[in-house]
Amino acid sequence: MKRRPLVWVFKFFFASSSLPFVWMSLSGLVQAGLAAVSLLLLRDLVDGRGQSSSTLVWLSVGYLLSALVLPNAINILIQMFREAVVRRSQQDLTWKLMQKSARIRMDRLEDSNYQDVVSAVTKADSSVMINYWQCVQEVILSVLRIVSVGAVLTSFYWGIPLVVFASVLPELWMRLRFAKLQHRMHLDQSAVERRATYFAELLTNRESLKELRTSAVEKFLFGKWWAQKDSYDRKDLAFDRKRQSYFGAGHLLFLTAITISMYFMVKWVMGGQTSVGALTSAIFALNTIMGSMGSLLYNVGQVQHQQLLVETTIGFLQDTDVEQPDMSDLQDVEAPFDIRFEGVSFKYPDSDSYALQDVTFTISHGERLALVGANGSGKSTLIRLLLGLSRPTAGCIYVNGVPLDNCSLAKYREHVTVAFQDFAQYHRTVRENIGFGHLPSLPVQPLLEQAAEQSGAAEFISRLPQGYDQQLGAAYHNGVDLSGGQWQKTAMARAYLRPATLLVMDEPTASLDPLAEVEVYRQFSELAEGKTALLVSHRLGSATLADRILVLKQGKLVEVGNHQGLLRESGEYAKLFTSQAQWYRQDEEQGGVQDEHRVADVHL
Ligand SMILES: Nc1ncnc2c1ncn2[C@@H]1O[C@H](COP(=O)(O)OP(=O)(O)OP(=O)(O)O)[C@@H](O)[C@H]1O
Repeated sequence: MKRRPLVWVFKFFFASSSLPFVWMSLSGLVQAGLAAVSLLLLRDLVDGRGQSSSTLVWLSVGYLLSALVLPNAINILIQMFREAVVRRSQQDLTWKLMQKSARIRMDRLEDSNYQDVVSAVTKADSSVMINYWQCVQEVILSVLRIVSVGAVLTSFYWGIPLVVFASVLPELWMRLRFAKLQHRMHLDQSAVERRATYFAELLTNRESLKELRTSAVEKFLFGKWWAQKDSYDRKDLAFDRKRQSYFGAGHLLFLTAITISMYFMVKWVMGGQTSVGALTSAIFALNTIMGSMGSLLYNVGQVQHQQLLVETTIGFLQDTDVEQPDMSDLQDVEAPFDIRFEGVSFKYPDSDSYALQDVTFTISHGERLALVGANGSGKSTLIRLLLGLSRPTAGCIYVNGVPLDNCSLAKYREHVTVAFQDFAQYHRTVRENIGFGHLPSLPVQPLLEQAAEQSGAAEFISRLPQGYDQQLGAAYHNGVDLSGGQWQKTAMARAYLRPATLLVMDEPTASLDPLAEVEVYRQFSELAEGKTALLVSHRLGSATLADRILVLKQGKLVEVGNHQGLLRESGEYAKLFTSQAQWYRQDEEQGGVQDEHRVADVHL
């Protein structure tokens, strides 16, 4: 769809704050008309010798109102209307932006160029729109003022307005050109700014500060931040200097034209070719034209610049690259699911290599699968694809024989629960932290307690001062921070709350103590009964729980089988398993517990 910013912005403001928006626009028009009226009144007032005193009084009052009182009062009204428009539209725009970013495809968000756009757009609030609108309005009003005042001036001295208008053209052209350059620089600078902001966040964030302080990296990062900021400011300043020198030269031409015009006008008055009233009026007219020209030139450049920002925002809002844009053809797949990966490959947007390559396997309903492999072998990526968060670059995922792309993801996900490796820590109450797993269960206390019991979170929740209503996150008033393991148990409870038929656990025990870990796997085993479960874990002892183990290596599925079978094959799995078992064997050889099943059992 073609983006027409002016129409879009007009419709947007009209929908979100029609009355103040209309009043704001009309007030500006009235203000422009008053400038011409005041000039005519001034001329008659100055040339008014011989007129009756009551006419002079009315002329004075009229002039005072049109030149001073009304323009100032209208200015105050415009500010009030503007404030009302900004306030009402801000919420609307933020809501639209949040709605859109919640639907954009995850892969898109991985793209660094797209991140620049997102950061520019989310920073832009509705004041960008209102600035754009006001700049457009100011351009129109300046033109109206110049034309109306110019028309009055032409009636005294016809050639002067033409000279003045011609003299302004070079500066106008330069401003338009620089507005485009400014926008390009703004986008180029956005990556530098994002980096500087990142360093600033690291240096003020509680979590990162802890580590930075102990490893004394703060100074180094301060340096980095300074360098980024410095580079940003230097480029900005250099650009500004260049721009101002060009504009200055253009403006000099305009001022020269005004000075020459004044010279001739004074000469004509002295020669008796025109009246003093006309001269006075002309001086005021030139003054108004100068002011309006300045405003026109400035706002023409601003319109160009703001329009590009507004277009970026509209482009973001009209982006159709969202998760399942067309809902009409989608099928509702019914649980339970049989899932098949058929020659699935996947590459991240900024990456040259495949994170997954030609992966084929099936998960039948009721099966328990373990996914193992070294760091970076593609386990989490496979889970992203399984959940429909990313789409395969090649190959296809079938759910009950239907390509996942054709299934309604909302319906599919109703039956899926997942505990992510990089789970979220919501700075909300415990109740919400668990309840976000399944909103309908959020108000049902017994269900929350059951999930907390299953994940092992119940014990520490009972010790929190406000139990399930405890605010989490130390940055909040009365907020309590949890340990890494406690956060993980809360995330597990969130996953357990959801009544799903497909359970996905990505490294669920990374932060847990050995006893809690054993308990999680025991619970997981029980919960997975009659369901389909996919477990990603580096604790290979836990893989013995699975009916089948999938082994990934550098994005490829290299082995499939059960624990005993894969050990016999002496392949990748056996290598990983024995190297992990080595630790415990050494322990036994040094006089530890003499139990030959201990390695497999210790995690169960
Ligand atoms: N957002 C991303 N953008 C680009 N490449 C990525 C991204 N996330 C992961 N990768 C790359 O994809 C490959 C697979 O990563 P993945 O996270 O799936 O591995 P993993 O097996 O889950 O690793 P781990 O055991 O460390 O959790 C890695 O080479 C990684 O560098």
